Amino acid sequence: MNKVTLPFSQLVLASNNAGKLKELQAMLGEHIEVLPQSRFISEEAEETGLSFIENAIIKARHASQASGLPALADDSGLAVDALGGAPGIYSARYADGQGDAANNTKLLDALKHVADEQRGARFICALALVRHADDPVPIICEGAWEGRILHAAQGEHGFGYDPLFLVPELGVSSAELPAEQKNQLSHRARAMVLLRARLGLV
Ligand SMILES: O=c1nc[nH]c2c1ncn2[C@H]1C[C@H](O)[C@@H](COP(=O)(O)OP(=O)(O)OP(=O)(O)O)O1
Ligand SMILES: [Mg+2]
Repeated sequence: MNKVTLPFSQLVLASNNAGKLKELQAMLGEHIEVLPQSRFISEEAEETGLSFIENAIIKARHASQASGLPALADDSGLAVDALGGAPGIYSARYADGQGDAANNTKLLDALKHVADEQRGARFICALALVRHADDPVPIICEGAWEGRILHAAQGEHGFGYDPLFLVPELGVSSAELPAEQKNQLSHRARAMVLLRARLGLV
């Protein structure tokens, strides 16, 4: 539906994160054919930027270069108030590349002595869409999701820091939300609403 309004019919998703790919696919799949970048490349782009936006652009260009197709990248992370916004753009690498479980353990440890009211945090998502590898005008959309860091993991859905992210209005972690509900509320969902509008998709 609505594919006619787009100048392209296929889009490469510039991510190797299975959780993200699933969410992005669910948010875009009805509008356009989305292909994971693993169809074209195995190596990851080096995320050398100092902002989510810069890293998203780097990843999108890398996937577009490898595929010859338009590419959409998502650079995202968790900014924790009590840690001055860390781990931020370094969220995936917080525990030196040991993965989600190690990242979560390190975060709980860093906040061990921090009281509830100081445990504010937000997920941030920057989406970058390039129509070709050298696109001088990438489309950038951002979204944020406010929450709090729990004292222990809760829930089995989602990925990354979801088990530690309390959604205050609902009183549950984002890993306790069914995928459909997270995909209505999340930082990624909010950025995607803006992207769909920019692309003329309903
Ligand atoms: O909805 C989310 N729920 C939980 N955790 C999340 C979410 N969104 C981002 N995150 C965390 C995961 C990772 O620690 C970092 C993203 O890092 P980021 O470099 O953007 O992604 P990545 O390296 O996992 O995959 P890729 O770069 O191939 O897209 O933030
Ligand atoms: Mg990454």
